[in-house]
Amino acid sequence: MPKVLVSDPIDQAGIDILSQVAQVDVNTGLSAEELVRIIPDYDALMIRSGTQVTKEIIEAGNSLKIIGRAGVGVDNVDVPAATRKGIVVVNSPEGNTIAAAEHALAMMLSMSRHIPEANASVKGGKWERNRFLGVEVYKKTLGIVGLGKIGSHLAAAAKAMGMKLLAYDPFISTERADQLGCRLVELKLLMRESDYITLHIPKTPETLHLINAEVLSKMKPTARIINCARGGIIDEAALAEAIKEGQIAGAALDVYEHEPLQADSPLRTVGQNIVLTPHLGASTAEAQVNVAIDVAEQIRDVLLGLPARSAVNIPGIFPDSIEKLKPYLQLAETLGNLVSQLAGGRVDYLNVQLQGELASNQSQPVVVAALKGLLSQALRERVNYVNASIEAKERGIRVVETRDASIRDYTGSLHLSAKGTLGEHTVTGAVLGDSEIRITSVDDFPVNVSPTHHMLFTLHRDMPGIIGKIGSQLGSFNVNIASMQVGRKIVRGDAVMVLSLDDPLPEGILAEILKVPGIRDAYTVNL
Ligand SMILES: NC(=O)c1ccc[n+]([C@@H]2O[C@H](COP(=O)([O-])OP(=O)(O)OC[C@H]3O[C@@H](n4cnc5c(N)ncnc54)[C@H](O)[C@@H]3O)[C@@H](O)[C@H]2O)c1
Ligand SMILES: O=C(O)[C@H](O)COP(=O)(O)O
Repeated sequence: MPKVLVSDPIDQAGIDILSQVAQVDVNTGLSAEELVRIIPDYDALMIRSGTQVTKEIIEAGNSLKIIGRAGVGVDNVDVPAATRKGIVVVNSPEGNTIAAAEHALAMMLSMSRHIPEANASVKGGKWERNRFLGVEVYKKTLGIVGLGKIGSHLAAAAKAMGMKLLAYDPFISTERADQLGCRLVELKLLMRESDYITLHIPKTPETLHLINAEVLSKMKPTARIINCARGGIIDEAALAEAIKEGQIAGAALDVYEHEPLQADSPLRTVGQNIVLTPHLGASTAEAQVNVAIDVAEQIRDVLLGLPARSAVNIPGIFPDSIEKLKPYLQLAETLGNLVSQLAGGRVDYLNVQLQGELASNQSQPVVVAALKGLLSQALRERVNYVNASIEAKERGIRVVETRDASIRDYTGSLHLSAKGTLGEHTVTGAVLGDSEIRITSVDDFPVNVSPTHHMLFTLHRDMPGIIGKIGSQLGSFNVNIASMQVGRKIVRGDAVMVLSLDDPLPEGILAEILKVPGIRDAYTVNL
């Protein structure tokens, strides 16, 4: 049974799903050294933001297949190191969207009405009605930095409260911003005109200290800033200074450059114009169930050999299309494996053509699956959806993707052509019904066979007696034929024969088959 390590607190709903397929060890609060020591025992690691998954941990994880982040941000995972090692990194892109947006809203309102200090004051035995004069958000301008999932949800809520909306997000269209009732502007203008600024962007090298002393100096003295995205996007020392100096009215932060927030952080001494929460954006009962289920299901699927729906390091896989694509990924992998064996291993060129309805789909995951199949003879289980493209690039395999929607022999089909040491070969396949995979042509000869573990392919002259001779050759080596099919373009021209076998072909049989008059080529294939 595979083993999963859960190193941050995760809702029981996730543990229950994992327990169906794996031994689950919940072990939170581990140091980096302890993790490096125990990680070799595990096939999967499930985390939240508390565990820093460093290169050292990844390199020690020799059995690790997947790292599941029960939340959005994967900045605590060394994703390039995981990719290099072929480890899938998945997250839950939407499970805590509402929770984070509502937390930003709560921060804005509690800052505006001094809720934290007023609460502390009453609990401290006082009744200071004059001390806590607040401000309204109605008709104020909210500047949203990052109009993605959380930013968009917040926009709708803020609009309903009568706020005017500005947004800065270089990666979204004006139409999308318009739909959300936001005026898309440059960061400088947003900083200058907003009464509230809320950050909903990822932490990247570009966004590190995006909000620095210079940017803060553009804000109105009455303006307030909220960060429920990631620590480090605001320069904390500059922010503390700006509030202390009265340059801006206040801030509300949920996330910090170093978590837990350091005891000597300048933010701790700002006083009443700052509201600080300990990274609680995703901490709602609902969000924790959502993210735990979302990520546990993906870990379960990967451990069962299936693709994950929200992998951050598998190119081009989007959750909404993965279900539809799943059988085609399996087809691409099978055809990739088959064509690599026909082409003779060291392949230096692969053409992947998406045909029929498949042509309108995203091609990247299908190409990755084909490469995984293509490289599986050489790399076995070391190649997977994560590192297949890198491995192919390193081997100098030229990959070309083409589409032809006009080919409609099947609803959707896939045509692979590869050039290797045995020359150029092509295979086509289709998915019948929901998931039945068929090989529908080999070197452009039409066939209709299900791929099986052991197969024999021949190219021969279409003439009487040849099938019988192959049958008796196999019989003399005690190989049982499960099914046999011949594909030809013209009568008595060239033809291919595809045999599914119950047993692997013994050494030496291929040489005997090649001696049969009329046989031009023969290939053993193991899928
Ligand atoms: N506090 C918490 O507990 C909590 C909870 C959930 C998410 N988060 C964090 O919130 C952030 C946003 O999450 P999301 O789900 O909305 O992500 P998202 O990917 O849906 O949206 C992010 C948006 O930021 C934009 N963006 C990227 N770089 C930018 C830049 N340099 N300038 C301006 N815009 C930029 C993108 O175009 C995108 O629209 C993430 O950092 C996530 O980790 C925090
Ligand atoms: O990126 C996220 O999903 C949030 O920061 C939540 O982090 P958490 O799972 O550690 O609460």
